[in-house]
Amino acid sequence: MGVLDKKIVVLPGDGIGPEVCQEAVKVLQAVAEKFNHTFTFRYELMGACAIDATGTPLPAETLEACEWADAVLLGAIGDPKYDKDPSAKVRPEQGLLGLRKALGLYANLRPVVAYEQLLEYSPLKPERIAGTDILIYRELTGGTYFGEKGRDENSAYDTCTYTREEVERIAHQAFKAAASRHGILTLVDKANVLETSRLWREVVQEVSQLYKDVQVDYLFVDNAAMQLILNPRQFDVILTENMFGDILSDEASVIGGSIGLLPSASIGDGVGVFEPIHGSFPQGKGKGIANPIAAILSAAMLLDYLELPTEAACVREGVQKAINSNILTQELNKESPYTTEQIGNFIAYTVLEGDEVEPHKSNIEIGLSTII
Ligand SMILES: NC(=O)c1ccc[n+]([C@@H]2O[C@H](COP(=O)([O-])OP(=O)(O)OC[C@H]3O[C@@H](n4cnc5c(N)ncnc54)[C@H](O)[C@@H]3O)[C@@H](O)[C@H]2O)c1
Ligand SMILES: CC(C)[C@H](C(=O)O)[C@@H](O)C(=O)O
Ligand SMILES: [Mg+2]
Repeated sequence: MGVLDKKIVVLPGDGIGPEVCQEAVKVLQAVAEKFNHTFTFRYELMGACAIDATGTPLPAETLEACEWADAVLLGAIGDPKYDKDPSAKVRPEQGLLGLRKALGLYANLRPVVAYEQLLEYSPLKPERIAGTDILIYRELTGGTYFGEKGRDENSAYDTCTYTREEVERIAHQAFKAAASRHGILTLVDKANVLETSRLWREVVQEVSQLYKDVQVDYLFVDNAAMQLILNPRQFDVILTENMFGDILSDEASVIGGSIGLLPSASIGDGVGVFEPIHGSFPQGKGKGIANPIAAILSAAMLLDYLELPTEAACVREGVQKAINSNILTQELNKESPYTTEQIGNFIAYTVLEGDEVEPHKSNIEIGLSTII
């Protein structure tokens, strides 16, 4: 164990992206120190900050750096300036979509869990959500996001296209994940209406023949949106296309109490990208209220990807300890005095010191001086 040299590109992005990324990097630095690894961090621009600096949301240098890296950590992109202007031709989101496409990141894994200690903070009834443990496999480089699109003065269109191969490759990954978990895979689609969904169903039925131990359920997306809230425990692995996965994962974040808890891993042909599922939360920028846990858990997924499972588990223990100790941001606990930075410090310090840490404010301050 120990003494690994890894190159990590950090794309902090916009809004709260830099704030949550800073805490995730701090935790990775604590991991490097504890386990004697060398992590080299290289920062690059993507999103609105990249448009401001270079005129393009995904500069060539950023993409080159990602291709050079062993893994990429991403904050979030997006700015109200563009959200408010539907006629903008250059947009921050093009950077993110361009990166996913260029690196061939076709599978986006979004785990959703209900932490026992946080049940009271979800708007849903604790008895409905307790024990929820879902892994969403969202297809990430196809569908409406990347289909032909266009408009004239009075009409517009976005087309949804999928090939058999695009469905097959993510289906295999999702079946393997289900086989290693609770053995249930739910395909979410709209096969009663959409031709692409019927292709998804056909291919998933074929692929399922190779995974006889996995039970396959089929659910229309409208019903799935309801079932997620009514009875989330029925789900193990959810497999779905790009846009349905985007929408359902934000919905599912309500189960855990906050979107600020949900990490993701984007995996495919090129280097893996690890990012929270939330956006740049512009209203939260600079206030110290952004929950850094989604970014820190994304860093844990990054460590798993680098085949460092002990290190990843150590980060998850740090997060669990913060949760157990009620060291939370205010979107969960309104009374909480803790800032984004203090939570990052506490988790980083816990990674370094293990069970020695007592959850008092003094420790959070000690964490600050030890790590920075
Ligand atoms: N992957 C990404 O980079 C990504 C993802 C989603 C949205 N976006 C972009 O982000 C911008 C804002 O979009 P939006 O407002 O629809 O979504 P958002 O996820 O940024 O915020 C929605 C709400 O979720 C909560 N929230 C989000 N992150 C949080 C955190 N870390 N801690 C606490 N609360 C948090 C806030 O209440 C916020 O109002 C847009 O420009 C959008 O395009 C980017
Ligand atoms: C910002 C946007 C392009 C992105 C998506 O829709 O994929 C985001 O919502 C996400 O979930 O990562
Ligand atoms: Mg989204």
